Amino acid sequence: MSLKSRLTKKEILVAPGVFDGLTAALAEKAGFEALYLSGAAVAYTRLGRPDIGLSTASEMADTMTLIADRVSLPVIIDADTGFGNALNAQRTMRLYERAGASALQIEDQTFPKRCGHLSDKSLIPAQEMAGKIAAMADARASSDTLIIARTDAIAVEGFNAAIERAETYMEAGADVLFLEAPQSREQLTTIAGRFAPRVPLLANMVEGGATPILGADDLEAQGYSIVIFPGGIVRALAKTAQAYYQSLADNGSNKPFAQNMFDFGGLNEVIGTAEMLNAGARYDDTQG
Ligand SMILES: C[C@](O)(C(=O)O)[C@H](CC(=O)O)C(=O)O
Repeated sequence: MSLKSRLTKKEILVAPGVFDGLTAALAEKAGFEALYLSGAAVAYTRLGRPDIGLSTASEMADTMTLIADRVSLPVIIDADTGFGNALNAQRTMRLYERAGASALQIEDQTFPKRCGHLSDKSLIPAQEMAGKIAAMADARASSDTLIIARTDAIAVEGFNAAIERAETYMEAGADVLFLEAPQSREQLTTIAGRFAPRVPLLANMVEGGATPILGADDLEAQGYSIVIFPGGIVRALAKTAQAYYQSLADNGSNKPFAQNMFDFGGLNEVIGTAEMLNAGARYDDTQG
């Protein structure tokens, strides 16, 4: 089912963060209906750096291509600021759409952006952002590719200004609105009361970030259509990796950590090694 038609259902869509073929495959296996290719998760894992606008559009597109080759779920991709002005945003739209994205999320920060939950962000004028949204709508190959407009204004210009910006972005043609980093349950509820009846809304749950963590049921009851958990997988993996390396360094052996990891066969099962080898063998047979 396309992301666009999925959003016509009342049930909230839970999209976990992914950053490569493995995480995408694991999330698909867990039963999710859509994935969120997080810019933060790509910066954390590929660069080992914070989410401060260091990763490039090509790195994201490359990652998107690998994920689209591995799973068949719709993917929402983080397009950050679109990497420049309206014309850059158009290129980003075409690039990510060709790579297999079902939705692009674009935000109103200046370049280089920073994670919405860090301080000292700065914004482009609302009208410039509206122009980028319109430009992306003009550039998309399919009207099924959604534009998710994010405003980072709550932390910069205040809550009311963020609401005003979101109105402007909706009028400019955004398919989904994302007000980044509400600071309380009340703010989350006010946003939903104002927009949910008119346009699908996305909520962002960042563990330890500026927004209280609410469950999917709670957000659905408020009227949210999508909830993303973008960086959680990296926080979980990083904790395991840190413990694994420390244990190996301390012990000179993997044995003490064995109960916390897959063995060779276990991982092969997870990634479908036997199925792939069987498929390869079938094709070999047809040539014989
Ligand atoms: C949604 C987000 O843009 C992302 O890159 O996934 C980040 C999430 C994070 O830093 O964990 C954000 O700015 O909220």
